[in-house]
Amino acid sequence: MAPAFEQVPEDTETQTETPHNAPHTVNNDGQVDYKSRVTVVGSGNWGSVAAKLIASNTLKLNSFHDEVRMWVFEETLQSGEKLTEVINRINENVKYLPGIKLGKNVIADPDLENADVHFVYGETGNCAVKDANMLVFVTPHQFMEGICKRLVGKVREDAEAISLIKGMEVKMEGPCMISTLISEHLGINCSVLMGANIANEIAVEKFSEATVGYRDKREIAEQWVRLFSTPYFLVTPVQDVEGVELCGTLKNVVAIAAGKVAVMSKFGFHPCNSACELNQSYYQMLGFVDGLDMGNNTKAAIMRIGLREMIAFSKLLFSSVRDSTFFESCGVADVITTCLGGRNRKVAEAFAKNGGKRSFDELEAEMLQGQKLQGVSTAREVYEVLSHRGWLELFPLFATVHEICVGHLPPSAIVEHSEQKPKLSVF
Ligand SMILES: NC(=O)C1=CN([C@@H]2O[C@H](COP(=O)(O)OP(=O)(O)OC[C@H]3O[C@@H](n4cnc5c(N)ncnc54)[C@H](O)[C@@H]3O)[C@@H](O)[C@H]2O)C=CC1
Ligand SMILES: O=C(CO)COP(=O)(O)O
Repeated sequence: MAPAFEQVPEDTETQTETPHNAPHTVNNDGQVDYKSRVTVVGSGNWGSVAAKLIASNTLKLNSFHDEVRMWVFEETLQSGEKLTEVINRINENVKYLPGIKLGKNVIADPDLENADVHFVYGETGNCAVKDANMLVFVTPHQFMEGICKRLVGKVREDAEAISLIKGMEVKMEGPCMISTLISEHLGINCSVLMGANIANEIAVEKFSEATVGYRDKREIAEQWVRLFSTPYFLVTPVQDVEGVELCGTLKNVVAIAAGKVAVMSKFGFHPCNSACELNQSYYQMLGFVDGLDMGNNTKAAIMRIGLREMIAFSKLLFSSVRDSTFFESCGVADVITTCLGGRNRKVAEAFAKNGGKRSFDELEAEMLQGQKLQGVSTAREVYEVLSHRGWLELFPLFATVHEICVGHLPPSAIVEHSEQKPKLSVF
């Protein structure tokens, strides 16, 4: 059973007033509760940091209950202890975010659907997913469909959700964004939060920005901004769920490409130098050889082409996607940070170093100790969409990343193939 945490005295200096239009719940006895209850579904590297950010704010802000429930996919550690027990005992996710205290008001709960009854400030109530009116989803995207199915009929009808998950599903009908998956299964509105957010940096409170994408309710977006913002985490709302979510999803494919380039340039890779009016400067950059700077130039070229494909793909899927979204933290900034410091880039580099002889699954297990890559499966999902719609030739970088990941092309193909002249007007 997940325990309740001890009450922390509220800091009245830093509290803000509950807005009149704040979401509220009505208890069984008819009492209106203007305080929102937050549950975080997921407890990996970013999930734990998100819980820490949120928990620091729920203690300060009047409009939220202090306690933050965090659903943990239970596992037994090498010590023989359960992960949830350790988190609740030492207030630290020793497996996915070691060395960082989450806040005593974060309660790890292994029970996704059925909340334990426990006590909060003298009340009796159910306080996990069941009673939460603000649900934060942050698991690797491949687990979300199963989680959504388990949660059908278990969440409040008036709950608001936000997805921090970078990825998508591909159905018979076509691509399905994770926020849509959540909305459709659970019947609730779902916003998104994406950005240049390498979790380990935010964990140690290095300044970062993020973007909240919302559909139409501005007051809900503001509530999410209040819940996440800190002096070192600056959150901006934009009314473009699809644009923000596709940025977060697609940049992981670009990061895989960047990882491969990092290795090729180290080995003095010489790309072919065929003519191309549109991309002349790109070819010139690739013509530089062997120097230390070449790696950065080549990687920058891949980032630029990747961003261009991200924009084109997003707009072909959703005409509502705004150009300006790509200049928010979720767009160009996330491409840069992930291509420089992300896990996708790091594992892709190892893949290329091994000449594609060791699989991504093997390298992921060895290098990430339980953390999950999103870029390889996203590349496959994007490829499925491209081939189904006859767009493969229009997106040479996206297509080539997948072909390399499955061993149909060598890692060096990333530059040769990505430099093909794009044929679409949306480019
Ligand atoms: N780590 C980062 O720096 C950032 C990650 N993200 C995104 O956030 C999402 C979550 O990533 P992280 O929190 O980093 O997770 P992670 O990569 O650390 O993933 C491990 C998590 O998956 C859980 N898990 C393993 N098997 C499972 C199963 N069968 N069912 C459900 N859960 C299972 C593990 O318990 C653990 O909580 C991803 O979409 C990622 O792209 C977004 C921004 C930054
Ligand atoms: O999304 C991220 C940074 O914004 C993290 O990317 P990686 O999963 O590649 O580490």
